[in-house]
Amino acid sequence: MLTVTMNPALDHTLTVAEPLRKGEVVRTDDAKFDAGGKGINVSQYLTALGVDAPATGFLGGPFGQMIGGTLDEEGVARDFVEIGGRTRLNTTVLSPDGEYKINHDGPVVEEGDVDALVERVRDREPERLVVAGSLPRGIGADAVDRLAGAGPWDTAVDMGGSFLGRFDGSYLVCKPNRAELAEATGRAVETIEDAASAAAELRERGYRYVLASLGPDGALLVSESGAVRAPALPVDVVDTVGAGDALLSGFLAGLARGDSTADALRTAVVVAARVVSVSGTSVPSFEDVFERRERVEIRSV
Ligand SMILES: Nc1ncnc2c1ncn2[C@@H]1O[C@H](COP(=O)(O)OP(=O)(O)OP(=O)(O)O)[C@@H](O)[C@H]1O
Ligand SMILES: O=P(O)(O)OC[C@@]1(O)O[C@H](CO)[C@@H](O)[C@@H]1O
Repeated sequence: MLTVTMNPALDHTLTVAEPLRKGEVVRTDDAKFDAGGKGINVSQYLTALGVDAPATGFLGGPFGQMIGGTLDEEGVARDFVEIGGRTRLNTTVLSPDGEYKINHDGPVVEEGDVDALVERVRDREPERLVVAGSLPRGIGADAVDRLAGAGPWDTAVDMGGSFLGRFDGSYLVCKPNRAELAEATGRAVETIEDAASAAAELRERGYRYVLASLGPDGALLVSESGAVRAPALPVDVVDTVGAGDALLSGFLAGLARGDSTADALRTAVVVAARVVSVSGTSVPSFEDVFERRERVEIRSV
C-alpha cells in the first residue's frame, strides 16, 4: 500500500488550561509536533498495524524536513517529491471549552511536480494507493484521477466533499464524514438514514465502498450488498484529529489481511477509538485491535 499526501502538514497541538479569551495571552508548556496530513497519518497508522505503507507526496522547507525526520524516527518508509514551496504548519488548540483547529492552505505546487509524483508512484508499483487530504494550491482534482489511472492499482480517496463527486475514474473506497457527504451529494445529512441514502448515491458515482465516518455515531459502510453501521466504542476522547484517517486505516488494514468487509469495518472502529484517545495525530498502541474488534456490533441500516 502506498499513500499520497499532496498537502502534508506539521501538526502543532497545544493544550491550554483555560478557555481562550480575546486580547489575552494564554501560556502553556504542553505542546507537541506530529507529522501530519491525511495520507501520512494513514501510513503511520498502517505501519503500526503491521501493514507496509510507505508515504509519498510533496514536501518542502523546514516543516517538510521535520516531517521527514519524524517519519524516519517512527520507521515509516517515505519517498516524497521535494518542492520549492514550504510545507505548512497546522495548529490545534485543546482548551477546556473544546477543540480549535486552524489549517493553512499550504504551498503552491507546479504541474511539473505532479508529473514527478506520478512517476514516483509508477516506479513503486503499489498494489493499492491511498490519496488523502486537501490539494495544495495549483493542483486540481484531475491530478487524483491521473494518480489513480497511472497503473493497475486500486485507489482509496479521502478528500473534501466537493471533490468526491467529481472524479472520472472508479475508486475502491472513499471516506466522507457527514459534512462531506452533504457537500458531495447536495443532500441534507442529519440522521443515520440520511447518511446511508447520501452514501448510496455517492457510491453510484464510481466507488466500490463508501465508508462514512459519523463521529460519536460510529461509521457506516455502503457496498453492493447494502448499508451496515457500526456504533462507536465508548472511550474518553482527548481530540478527534486524525480520527477519520484512523477509521480508513483500520478498514484498509482489514482488507489487506483478507478479512470480510464487516470485520474490516469493526477493525476500523477499534482503531479510530484508540486514536481519539490520544492527542494530535500521534500513534497510540494498537495492541489487540484485531482481537478487540469482536466488541463492535454491526447493525443493518
Ligand atoms: N466521540 C467519539 N467517541 C468514540 N469514537 C469516536 C468519537 N468521535 C469519532 N470517533 C470515531 O472516529 C471515527 C472518525 O471520526 P469522525 O467522523 O469525527 O471523522 P472525520 O470527521 O473524518 O475526522 P477528521 O477529519 O478529523 O480525521 C468515527 O467513525 C468513530 O468511529
Ligand atoms: O487540510 P487537510 O489536508 O484537509 O487536513 C489536514 C489535517 O487536518 O488532516 C489531518 C487529520 O485528519 C491532520 O494531520 C492535518 O492537520
